[in-house]
Amino acid sequence: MIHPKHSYFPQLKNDTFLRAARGEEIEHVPVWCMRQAGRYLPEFRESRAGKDFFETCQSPEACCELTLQPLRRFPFDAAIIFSDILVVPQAMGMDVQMVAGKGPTFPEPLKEPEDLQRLQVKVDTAKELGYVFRAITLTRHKIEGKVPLIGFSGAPWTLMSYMIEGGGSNTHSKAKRWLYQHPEASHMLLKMLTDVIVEYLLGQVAAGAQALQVFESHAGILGPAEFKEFSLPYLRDIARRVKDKLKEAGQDVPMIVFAKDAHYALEELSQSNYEVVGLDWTIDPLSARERTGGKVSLQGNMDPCALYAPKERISDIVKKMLEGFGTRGYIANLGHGVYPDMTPENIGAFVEAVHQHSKQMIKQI
Ligand SMILES: Cc1c2[nH]c(c1CCC(=O)O)Cc1[nH]c(c(CCC(=O)O)c1C)Cc1[nH]c(c(CCC(=O)O)c1C)Cc1[nH]c(c(C)c1CCC(=O)O)C2
Repeated sequence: MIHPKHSYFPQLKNDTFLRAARGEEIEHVPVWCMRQAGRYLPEFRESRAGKDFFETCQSPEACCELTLQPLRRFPFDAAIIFSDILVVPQAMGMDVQMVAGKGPTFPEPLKEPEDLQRLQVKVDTAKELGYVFRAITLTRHKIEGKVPLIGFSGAPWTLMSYMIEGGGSNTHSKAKRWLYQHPEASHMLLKMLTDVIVEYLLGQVAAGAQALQVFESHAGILGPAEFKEFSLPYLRDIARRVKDKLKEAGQDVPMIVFAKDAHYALEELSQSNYEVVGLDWTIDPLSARERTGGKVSLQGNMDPCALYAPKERISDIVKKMLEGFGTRGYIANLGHGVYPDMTPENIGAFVEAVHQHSKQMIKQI
């Protein structure tokens, strides 16, 4: 059912991505790329030039333009709103800056459990993150129903690790120290994040997001036992609570969980209330299908570095990937984001290969 508030949005012309998420019949396998709006596009670099990253995130017009740029070049089957996972720690009162050449940086990361007192417990998402909602509504109009618009959030463990590490890290040992030394405070922080994320995702749907992806980018730094204790319950809780609330409003929005390098938890992830499980490139497509037993749709998982290959090779790799996953209940994507030094033309070759090979395969069924 269309939410009354949404009825004025332009009608969706290509719902292939939404149908694949639900395991329904499709004419071709849908494809989009994580970080499809990014520095590999000259027009992206031009729009972003000389501007602060988070100021750009706070401008609905800029987010809309950056989200639409890749769609003007390539026939992607979905768009993801330009924003960042770190707007949530900002909304909870933390200072986060994007430092050129270094990446995201927290000048005052959380060091000890008493630092949790610095955080805003009850976040008014409409006030603190309203700019994301406005970006989504604007983009949903400007996309003119071409493809669905995906909203997203970072998952609690990934956000917690940034808030404690203060930026990128190889070992994540500061954040992991909390799990072993301060398990109670860790759960308290994860719970606080979960509450904000649930509100944030619901706000995105109310604003016009047609699907949601939750990024657990730092899953791989945890082992199976730690993942089961500190990540999985919160991922499940998020999907359950978002879905229950949407159901009350007569809405149903597919949700994707992308837990990078969590190959050890594939079975659990396929039973965690998400319609789609996103995969990185370390998982073999066929074995992913077997291990998830047809319970969910799958998304992924070409090694982004395969985009450095010549176009014919990209086409062969895509064909094998499609044969491994099969065409039903499948959304083609990379196993992680596009890198800044990649050639736009090769992204185009990837998209075209997915469409061409999958059309062929579906015809032969
Ligand atoms: C871990 C993480 C972050 N941000 C995000 C994640 C989860 C996904 C993942 O695992 O990569 C999520 C994210 N960040 C961005 C998007 C936009 C949508 C899209 O995928 O196109 C999404 C979905 C834009 C962005 N977020 C960022 C960029 C590049 C910087 C820029 O535009 O100036 C973009 C396009 C910056 C960013 N933001 C973050 C990092 C590590 C960086 C890179 C810093 C660097 O390389 O210098 C944190």
